[in-house]
Amino acid sequence: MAHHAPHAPILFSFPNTDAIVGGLASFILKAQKESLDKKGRFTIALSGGSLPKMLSGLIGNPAVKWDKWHVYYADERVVPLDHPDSNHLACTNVLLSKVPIPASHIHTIDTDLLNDIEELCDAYEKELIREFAQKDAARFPVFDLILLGMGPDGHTVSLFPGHELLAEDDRWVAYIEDSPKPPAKRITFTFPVINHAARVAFVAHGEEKQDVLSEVLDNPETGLPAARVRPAHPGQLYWFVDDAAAAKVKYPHTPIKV
Ligand SMILES: O=C(O)[C@H](O)[C@@H](O)[C@H](O)[C@H](O)COP(=O)(O)O
Repeated sequence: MAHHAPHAPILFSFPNTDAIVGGLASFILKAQKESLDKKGRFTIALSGGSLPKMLSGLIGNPAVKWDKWHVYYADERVVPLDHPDSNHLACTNVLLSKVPIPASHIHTIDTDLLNDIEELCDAYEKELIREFAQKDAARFPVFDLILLGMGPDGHTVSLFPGHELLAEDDRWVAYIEDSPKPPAKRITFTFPVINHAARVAFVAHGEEKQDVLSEVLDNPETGLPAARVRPAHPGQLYWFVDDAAAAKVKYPHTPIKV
């Protein structure tokens, strides 16, 4: 099979977070349309941090076909779904409770398994297998869109700098019990899953991301977790950032005026 190098990341910079919200909504609508035209469903993975709030531009937009959405978590804390640390709770509060996605299409962790993280992780991996297993079962799932944030240390999902999980090349979902950032127990998509997606989009804003964003985009060879996100051909990586986060970046960007 011919080997294709990954496409270079596409960096969009916006004057402020409101502008990111608008730009991200248009981008997600386009991804949704392409996915629905091709196969009648839209598989999307969300994560935590400030990302959920950035999706508010979709609420009330009649072009969003919510009943065709299938929502997964790229990263989740091993806590009850109503716990303040839950990424599902954050997504529910700002988005999922306000839009008509069928409950059976929202794939949360199984909280009956909170006391057995290995089982909980296996069960979540099986949820993915149920969604993505096809006759010609691909080795890894192909999400239509995975949305990510990045910490000031360059971590993304629960893949932290220097952690042994960075080398995971077999599992779809992995667990971590020693997260350097609380809470300690989490499950996370692995790099092979992230890097098989059709589209991956990072959202990062604010001055506190200046140094790390420049390291990730200008010096990816230093290997920070966020720099290891490079979807395989024909997948594409996008960055949605504000001018404050992009201030030190030399990597070419497409400024978006509003
Ligand atoms: O505990 C974590 O791992 C964080 O919550 C992390 O997942 C978060 O997404 C990033 O730190 C970016 O967060 P912001 O986008 O809010 O800066």
